[in-house]
Amino acid sequence: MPPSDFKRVIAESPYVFIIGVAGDSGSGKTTFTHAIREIFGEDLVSTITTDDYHKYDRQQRRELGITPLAPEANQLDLLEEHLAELKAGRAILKPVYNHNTGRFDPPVPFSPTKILIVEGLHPFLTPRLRALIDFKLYVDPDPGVKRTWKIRRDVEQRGYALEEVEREMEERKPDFERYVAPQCQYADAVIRVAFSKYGREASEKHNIYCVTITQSKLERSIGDVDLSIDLFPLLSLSERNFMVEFTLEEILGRKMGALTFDGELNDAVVRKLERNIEIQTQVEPIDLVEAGGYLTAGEVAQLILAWRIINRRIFIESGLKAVETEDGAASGNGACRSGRD
Ligand SMILES: Nc1ncnc2c1ncn2[C@@H]1O[C@H](COP(=O)(O)OP(=O)(O)O)[C@@H](O)[C@H]1O
Ligand SMILES: O=C(COP(=O)(O)O)[C@H](O)[C@H](O)COP(=O)(O)O
Repeated sequence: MPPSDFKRVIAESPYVFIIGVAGDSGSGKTTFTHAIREIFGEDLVSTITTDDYHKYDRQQRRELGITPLAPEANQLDLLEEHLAELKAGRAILKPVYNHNTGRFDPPVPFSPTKILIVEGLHPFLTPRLRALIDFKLYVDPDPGVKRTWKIRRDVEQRGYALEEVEREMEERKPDFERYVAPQCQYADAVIRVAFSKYGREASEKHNIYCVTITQSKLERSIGDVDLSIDLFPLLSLSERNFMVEFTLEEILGRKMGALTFDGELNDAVVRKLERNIEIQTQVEPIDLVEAGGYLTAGEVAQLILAWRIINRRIFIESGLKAVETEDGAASGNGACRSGRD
């Protein structure tokens, strides 16, 4: 498949590709999801948050003494059914949880796009959910980063008092450890975020964090999808601090490659990667930064994950094509592939 066919192939294929993003509250799921939508184009990507599948509203949770992280506080069976419907290309009537009121709004009709992101506290909790999701990402900021992010967002955007957020964070810790954190073991990629090695001020004032992408090993690489980072501008044009490091890690018995960025990279360093993603997605310009500017480590991580997602989608397409050729018919949408790329 020539690279420029990617968007057309996705648009014409019946396959609904589901990306799952799991992590604790305030860990950057929504922020990352918006970035991926921007990279792939709003017309191709839609998002569902699993918060909409809470079983109880805020008042009921208080009365029952239950946190939203407990699986029994969520309608995971309905989420499974709805994801299966969407994967089969059918519309659903989606519940809506309103974070402003802490109550449910009336359900809304929701139709699948060819790339669907499902983000929330529990997207990988059940085997059926895991089977429906094609690419699984777990976001895992350091506790200090998560605390700063969560407090800022809940106080400034959700109208909570600081003490309320702090108390709730304490109350939620056991359920986080029990139900949310273990989902990390199912992820194809994990993003870890720490304060920058160039100082906490760099993080808090300039959004510069030390970001590590930990990925399961690729068993097959797709030739069309080229991950090029240019060493010349890296070595000669940069006037700001940056760091790139690669290490091998063993996480829960799985061999993972850990790629860490910190600081800011000159845009020329990742220009080829940006162009490659533009050709693949036909979304252009992928302008995370103006010419001559700098990308933060987090933005570079977003680009690399977009590249990994494209790689996975093309891998699935090549599998669908093979089945089509063997059977003389399309394999259809409901087919969930269990093989990893
Ligand atoms: N990559 C990031 N860089 C800088 N700040 C971030 C990043 N991701 C999240 N944040 C901050 O954390 C807050 C919570 O992030 P959000 O994406 O809403 O988390 P979640 O959806 O996991 O609850 C955001 O409002 C933002 O201030
Ligand atoms: O843990 C979360 C997940 O949301 P997010 O990941 O977006 O923070 C929220 O606390 C619940 O959804 C309840 O919402 P609320 O606390 O508003 O009642």
